Amino acid sequence: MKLHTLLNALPLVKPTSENPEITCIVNDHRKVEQGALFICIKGHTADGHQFAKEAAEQGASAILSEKHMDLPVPVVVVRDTKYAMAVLADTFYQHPTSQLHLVGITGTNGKTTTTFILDEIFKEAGQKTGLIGTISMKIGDRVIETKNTTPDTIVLQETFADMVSHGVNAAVMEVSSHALVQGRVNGCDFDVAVFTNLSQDHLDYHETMEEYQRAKGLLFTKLGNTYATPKFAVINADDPAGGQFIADTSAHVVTYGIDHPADFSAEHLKIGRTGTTFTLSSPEGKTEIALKLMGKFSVYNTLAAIAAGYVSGVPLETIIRTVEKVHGVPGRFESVDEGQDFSVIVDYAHTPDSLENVLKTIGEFAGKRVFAIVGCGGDRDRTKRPLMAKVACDYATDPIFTSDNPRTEDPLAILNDMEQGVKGRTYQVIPDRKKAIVAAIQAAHAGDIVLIAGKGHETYQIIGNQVLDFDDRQIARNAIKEYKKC
Ligand SMILES: CC(=O)N[C@H]1[C@@H](OP(=O)(O)OP(=O)(O)OC[C@H]2O[C@@H](n3ccc(=O)[nH]c3=O)[C@H](O)[C@@H]2O)O[C@H](CO)[C@@H](O)[C@@H]1O[C@H](C)C(=O)N[C@@H](C)C(=O)N[C@H](CCC(=O)O)C(=O)O
Ligand SMILES: Nc1ncnc2c1ncn2[C@@H]1O[C@H](COP(=O)(O)OP(=O)(O)OP(=O)(O)O)[C@@H](O)[C@H]1O
Ligand SMILES: N[C@H](CCC[C@H](N)C(=O)O)C(=O)O
Ligand SMILES: [Mg+2]
Repeated sequence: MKLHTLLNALPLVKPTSENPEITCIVNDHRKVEQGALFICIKGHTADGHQFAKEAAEQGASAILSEKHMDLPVPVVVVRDTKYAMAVLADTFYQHPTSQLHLVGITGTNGKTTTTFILDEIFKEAGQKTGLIGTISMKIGDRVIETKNTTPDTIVLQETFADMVSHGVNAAVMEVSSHALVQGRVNGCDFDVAVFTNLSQDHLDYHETMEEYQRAKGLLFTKLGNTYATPKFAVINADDPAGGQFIADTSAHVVTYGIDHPADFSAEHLKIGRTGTTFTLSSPEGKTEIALKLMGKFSVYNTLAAIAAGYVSGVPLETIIRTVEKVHGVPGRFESVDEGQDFSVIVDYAHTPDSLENVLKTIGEFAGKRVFAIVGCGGDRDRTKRPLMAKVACDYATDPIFTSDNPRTEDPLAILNDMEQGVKGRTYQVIPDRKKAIVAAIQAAHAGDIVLIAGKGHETYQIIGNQVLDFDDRQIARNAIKEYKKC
């Protein structure tokens, strides 16, 4: 595509005298190829403007910048390169999201789970699907690794274009609050936006809950509505933040809930050892549902997926058939079963609210002791640490505090932050995560439950800047075989 054709998408930008062919657009100078447009982004740790000269030397045909620079290639100056990047990526990849039915899911907990359920619903309805989120991206059956829950604008638009060229018609994605603030999803034409819930996390980044809520709300304020293509906001009626998002959107609002009246609601919940049953009330009446998923929080995720599937035009009968089949998501309430006489559950709970939900669910069927192995990530919200420790002590008989991904922080300092929330309570501290898992498995007896929280599907542990192989499920499996002779 010619540079001038691309720049037409930014009406206030002065055309350059040269008009080179642009072969790709990149914001990382290490990815520059011959003919690239290099976009300089001021980030949290680096300033892309510093790499503009190197990008030009490596073959970039043009530079998009927030300041004038004397370089041998055309330099296009704009006020906000992040904003321009979203517009240009959408243009370069020929507006892929306008050709997809796109559902964006935001909220503190439940995004990955809800995207998985909805993806299954679309597949059951005969659609070819795309999925973008924490675990990976998928185009049909092809799996692509990701660094972020919501990738940056260029990766996103490139992925959507890949989806379109491979015949995908329905795409579901997780939209993180970081992505919303950083404009990673500007340029995405969402048809449905879903809100799961809001509770404390990421205060290292957003600083206050008000700012965190405002960030989540951007998905709904930006959800335009036109007569020709109606947009839907699917909102959790039980979450106090839901009302604000309803007030701020111009889309059609559809609600779901358990404790408050809603368009899609659940009553008569029964939580068992192998699943959850409830009565669904929907615009089509009442239906009995039997899920293989565990707990009240799973009912919320299921209701969100049911409502989003319904407003997307999938028949309710197809939706119900799907949700009853869903087995679960990797690393979410995942059972490690080597035939031992106690339960081991690996779960991705890494916030106070998610930990409480999971431990409450376990409490519904726990027999004797509940071991909760809990740690908190380094270089992330410190204020959630004492709260998570308190939740572990409130709901588990045997809380064991350990390391999650300490990243660049001292693991003992993180544990110390956790301990501030549980003065005078009974717990163990075992900083080495493998030793903590082994200790719980050695101590567990028939009927007990061992919850290993925080890392779920992750197959690594980040200590300092090193990413080491580590999989809670594998460690647990080995420990069961070694110490319980299964
Ligand atoms: C704090 C944060 O959100 N950072 C994100 C941000 O990176 P950044 O602003 O630090 O970028 P930077 O490293 O300063 O670089 C600035 C620019 O210089 C360029 N550069 C940089 C170095 C170089 O040698 N050459 C070069 O060209 C970079 O490509 C970039 O364009 O923009 C990047 C691209 O979008 C993200 O990958 C990165 O996520 C980091 C890795 C991260 O850990 N983010 C977490 C907190 C996050 O976003 N999490 C949410 C999920 C949260 C949840 O809901 O649980 C997520 O969506 O993943
Ligand atoms: N609706 C929910 N409400 C509260 N907790 C939940 C809910 N759904 C899942 N959880 C808990 O949160 C954990 C993470 O779930 P999931 O991965 O679906 O959330 P997420 O929003 O994608 O998280 P992340 O922000 O890390 O991407 C689960 O392992 C479970 O413990
Ligand atoms: N998306 C979350 C994942 C946290 C997972 C947990 N294992 C940790 O490392 O804190 C985050 O980046 O905050
Ligand atoms: Mg997720």
